[in-house]
Amino acid sequence: MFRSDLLKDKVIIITGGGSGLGRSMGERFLELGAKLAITSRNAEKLTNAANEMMAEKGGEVFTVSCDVRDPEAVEQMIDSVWNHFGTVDILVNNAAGNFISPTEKLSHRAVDAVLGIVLHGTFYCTLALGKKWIEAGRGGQCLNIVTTYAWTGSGFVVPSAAAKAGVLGMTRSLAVEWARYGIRMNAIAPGPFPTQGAWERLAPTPELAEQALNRVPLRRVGEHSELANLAAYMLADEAGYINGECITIDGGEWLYGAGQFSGLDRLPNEMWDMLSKMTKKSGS
Ligand SMILES: CCCCCCCCC/C=C/C(=O)SCCNC(=O)CCNC(=O)[C@H](O)C(C)(C)COP(=O)(O)OP(=O)(O)OC[C@H]1O[C@@H](n2cnc3c(N)ncnc32)[C@H](O)[C@@H]1OP(=O)(O)O
Ligand SMILES: NC(=O)C1=CN([C@@H]2O[C@H](COP(=O)(O)OP(=O)(O)OC[C@H]3O[C@@H](n4cnc5c(N)ncnc54)[C@H](OP(=O)(O)O)[C@@H]3O)[C@@H](O)[C@H]2O)C=CC1
Repeated sequence: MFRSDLLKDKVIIITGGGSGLGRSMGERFLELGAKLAITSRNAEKLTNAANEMMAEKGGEVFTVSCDVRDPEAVEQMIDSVWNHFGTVDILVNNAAGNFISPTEKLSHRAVDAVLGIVLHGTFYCTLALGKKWIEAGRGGQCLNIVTTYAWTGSGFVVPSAAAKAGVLGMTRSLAVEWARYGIRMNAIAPGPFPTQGAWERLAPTPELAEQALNRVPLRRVGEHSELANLAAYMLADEAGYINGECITIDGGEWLYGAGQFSGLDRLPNEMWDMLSKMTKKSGS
């Protein structure tokens, strides 16, 4: 789909890059010539992932364990990647925490856990690297993984909805403010892409997983490669005029929820024949 040198020698940090969508994006970036740094809390998971990724795809994957909720740890993580590679070109803010719950059952610690990872963590990583880019007099790019309820909101995942909305606001705001430094800021809003982390916490029963699928007009979940290719395109120099944008990749899911008549896609054809007789004026 792309030239094999699309991301050649770009140094890319992926938060949460040792599992799920972060790992899938990283594998694709390696195929396209990038040098990776993956970071998350679990050092052993990162090392295992990096070894497997290098064995399968070649290239270099540097690991640094870091809890993105800790601003000092984030600054150290950014410094250590910068020192290792001599620079950093791109940050993919992908780390997240989430779970379904009635909001009134949440403790303030549960709220903080999600806001801390998604909103504060994304902000800390962006700020620490942005300062270095500006000080070094060079540009850079951030790609922030949000989701469509960043603008629709959603019950039962309210800390995540609030945090993703905040990340989208930061993305659009900094796209304007930091453009003068040559820093691009964009976002991707995925719909359902099966990962262990998301499914365990958001669709822990087969019924809930089926409900998620039924909301997608294309009647399927996303393939990791589809998201990874979109991310690769957005990070490429050839996409250099895209700034402040959030691209949705959800099979039409969020618009399905927005249209009052979307549920009629379940009606069998015979029912449409009957309805058509009822709704057409006689004689027409
Ligand atoms: C459908 C298909 C998709 C369809 C797609 C739909 C779009 C979805 C978009 C977004 C998707 C994602 O983000 S998917 C990403 C999913 N991946 C992750 O979440 C990975 C990381 N998550 C985690 O590590 C944990 O889940 C998380 C709780 C967030 C953080 O862990 P910590 O160890 O820091 O925190 P803990 O000490 O365990 O918990 C902190 C507090 O939170 C409470 N807490 C923890 N889990 C809780 C729960 N389930 N319900 C209530 N409260 C909970 C605890 O009781 C604590 O409160 P006290 O008891 O009061 O102390
Ligand atoms: N899967 C889906 O259907 C959708 C996913 N998304 C978004 O995609 C992204 C990836 O999600 P997905 O791959 O599904 O889930 P995962 O659970 O696999 O990914 C979350 C990653 O974040 C890391 N992480 C969590 N907390 C922290 C922390 N405090 N500090 C640093 N790293 C942390 C985890 O690693 P560790 O535990 O080692 O810290 C993990 O690697 C998220 O932004 C999510 O909101 C959006 C829409 C739909």
